[in-house]
Amino acid sequence: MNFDLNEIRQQITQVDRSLLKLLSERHRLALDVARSKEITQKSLRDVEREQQLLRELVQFAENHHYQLEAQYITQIFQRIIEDSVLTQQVYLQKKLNQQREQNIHIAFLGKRGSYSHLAARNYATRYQEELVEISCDSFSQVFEQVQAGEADYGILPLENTTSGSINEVYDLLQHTELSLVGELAYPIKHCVLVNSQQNLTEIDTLYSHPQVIQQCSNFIRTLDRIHIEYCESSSHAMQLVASLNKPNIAALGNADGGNLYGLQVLKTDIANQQNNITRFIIVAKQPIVVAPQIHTKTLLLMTTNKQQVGSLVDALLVFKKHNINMTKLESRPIYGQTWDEMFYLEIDANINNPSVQIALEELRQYSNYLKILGCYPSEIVKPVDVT
Ligand SMILES: O=C(O)C(=O)C[C@]1(C(=O)O)C=C[C@@H](O)C=C1
Repeated sequence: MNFDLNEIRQQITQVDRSLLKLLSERHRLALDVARSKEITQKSLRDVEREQQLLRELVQFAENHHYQLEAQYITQIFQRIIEDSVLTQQVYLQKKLNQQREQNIHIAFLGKRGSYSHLAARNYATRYQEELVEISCDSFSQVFEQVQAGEADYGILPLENTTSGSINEVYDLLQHTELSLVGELAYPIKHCVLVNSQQNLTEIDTLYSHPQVIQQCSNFIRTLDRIHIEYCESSSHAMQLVASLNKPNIAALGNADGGNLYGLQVLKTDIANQQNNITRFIIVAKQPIVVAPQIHTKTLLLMTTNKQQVGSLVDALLVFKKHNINMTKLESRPIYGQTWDEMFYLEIDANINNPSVQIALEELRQYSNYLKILGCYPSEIVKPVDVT
């Protein structure tokens, strides 16, 4: 037995490198699968294959007395499969939409280090593009930058697992000519960020964006006599706190962003809900075509005939009749039309599918107004159930 820590660490490093090499090999095989499915048109996701694979791996580990928990094995391989599905999606989408840009200009809210900036970085990395950052002061400016052709894409938060829908973005979607071309789920991990290691009790003022304050309300309530300063974004808050450099102030933001401004983490994981995820949408001037093999979502904007009893129910029954799953229903007031409402419906459907087109035609009978805001690959890969 060898108990020399340095030597053990060297062995761990070697094992980790071997794991990386194997992961990269598997990643390459996912591309081969994508090429095969490009020809056969087979669906990217095969739930039965995934379940079989996961069960076999757990059994294999058990037979070989690897002493690894079934849940551990399942979680790791679910993450690997997620990468495989997203890799295949990117391959098919890039080919279908003939994306050739070397770099992509993405407009986002806030400065460097904002969650929107970090999500934009993720999106560019996923599509293997160089990101050119276009920082904006408001959500409407994000739309304007894309509309004006200054940015190829705009990235906007649409909903959060803790604070719900972001109404301002929904309202802006009512008036845009842009199309939704993608989505991205980004885990939000809020921290208290300060200039130097001080005590939490010394802090009397917190700077952040209203959404962040709302998402951390339980933690904030535990603080005595705290004053809140609302900022345009969490990155504005981080920059301000860094420049003011006072011991009694802190920003609520993310650790990576704080690092960019030289701030230190005083406390992590302060959000009300542990599983705090924001779903971002990506908008562009032109709609995209989504490969039929990909799990696709479509966002619709609709008003129903209020004079007709049960018109919304009738509209929704169209989806049931055509076996289309609805993933979200949101309503927002229509500006200038008291008590009238605009409905946002998100469905698991590709508008190029003829049966979906028939369903949408039928839907028109129950709506005064119907607009397709966009059809895009779902980038949220739900893990299969293996229980
Ligand atoms: O085997 C396939 O069809 C794949 O696409 C590969 C893979 C995997 O990575 O193992 C990924 C997605 C499918 O749902 C099943 C398995």
